[in-house]
This record gives sequence, C-alpha cells and structure tokens, in this order.
Amino acid sequence: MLEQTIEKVLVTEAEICAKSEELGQILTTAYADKNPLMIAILKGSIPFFAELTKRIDAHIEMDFMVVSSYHGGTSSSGEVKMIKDLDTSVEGRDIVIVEDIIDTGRTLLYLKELLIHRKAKSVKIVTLVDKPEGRVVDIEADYVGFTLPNEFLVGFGLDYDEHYRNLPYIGVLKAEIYQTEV
Ligand SMILES: O=P(O)(O)OC[C@H]1O[C@H](OP(=O)(O)OP(=O)(O)O)[C@H](O)[C@@H]1O
Ligand code: HPA
Repeated sequence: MLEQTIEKVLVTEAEICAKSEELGQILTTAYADKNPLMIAILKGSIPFFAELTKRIDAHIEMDFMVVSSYHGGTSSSGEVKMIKDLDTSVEGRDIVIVEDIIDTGRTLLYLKELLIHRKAKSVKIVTLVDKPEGRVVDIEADYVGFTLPNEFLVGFGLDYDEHYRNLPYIGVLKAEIYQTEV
C-alpha cells in the first residue's frame, strides 16, 4: 500500500534506531546532572523524539511546541507560524530542541532566537535529518542524525500534505504521487 508509493528508501528503520542509540548516549553524557528541557517541535519530530528520549539515561523534562511553515505540497511559505507555545518557562534552563529535519533553516532560526530572547541558559539543536543544500539562513544543528541530499523526503515524521509521517523509514516518493491526490 504505502510502500508502493515509495521510489527509494534512504534511511532504514534499523539505521534510525542505531543512530538514536548513538545520539542518546552522547546526550546522556552531555546532559548528566543538567535536567534539560527537551522540546519536540510538532508534528514532525514526534517519532524521532520518542526514539531518542527513551535512550537518554539522565533526568530530562519534556515540552511541546507546534510550529508550521509548510502549507501543503513541498514548498515552504517562508513564514514560521507558532500554533502552540510551550507550557514551561525556559528562563535559566538548558534547552534541547528536537526536530525531524533542518532544511531552509527558517524554523530553527526562529525557535532558537525566540528561546534565547526568553533567556534560556543554553539552546542546542538535535535533528534526525539535515539537508544542508536547502539552507537559506545561517543556522546549524549541534547534533545531526543523517545528512541527506536536497530531495523532498517523507517518513518517520516527515510528511507530504500531512501523509506518510507513519512510514517507519525515510524515503522519496515516486514522481507521479506529487501530481495526484494522496
Ligand atoms: O528548515 P525548514 O525549511 O524551516 O523546514 C523544517 C521544518 O519543516 C517541517 O515542519 P512543518 O512546518 O512542515 O510542520 P510539521 O512538523 O507539522 O510537518 C519540519 O518538521 C521542520 O519543523
Ligand atoms: O524534505 C522534506 N520533507 C518533509 N517536510 C519537510 N520540511 C522541510 N523539508 C522537508
């Protein structure tokens, strides 16, 4: 069914689990005794957030923000909209933003500047995927799972028109899918 719409798989579920384990160990060491606030940027980061946080062997807290800049299809509106803010104050806290992807960089630049403005003690970014060729603003993640080419990706939280987030791997859709309703 869904699998028939996929042109190629770029990152398998096993590779994502192994990378989450590796990043979890790095964050366990980096944040031992710091009680960071880990922020999932919804909706896309949910599957990765779940994989990653269960592999961090240290005290953490969790909160959630909903922001959106992609309005259907494969192109960014360029405007980042806050749809749901945090419940927790970030003042004086060590923050780890968890994202599924950094592409143009606009979403993470907006979020990082917002959290610094709110007086977070530190703000680090962990992303499952980095597409450096897509960047239009100057921002980098501190921890990157996979650096991938500039193709439109789906799966493991990444959507095309809100579909395909539930694929357990990251891939590219067949070209004809972009011309038809999903
Ligand atoms: O680097 P950028 O070009 O800003 O793109 C990255 C952002 O785009 C996607 O979110 P989207 O706005 O599509 O919302 P979603 O998480 O609900 O899919 C993704 O989850 C990142 O938050
Ligand atoms: O390649 C992508 N796929 C899905 N969502 C995205 N948001 C930014 N880039 C992408």
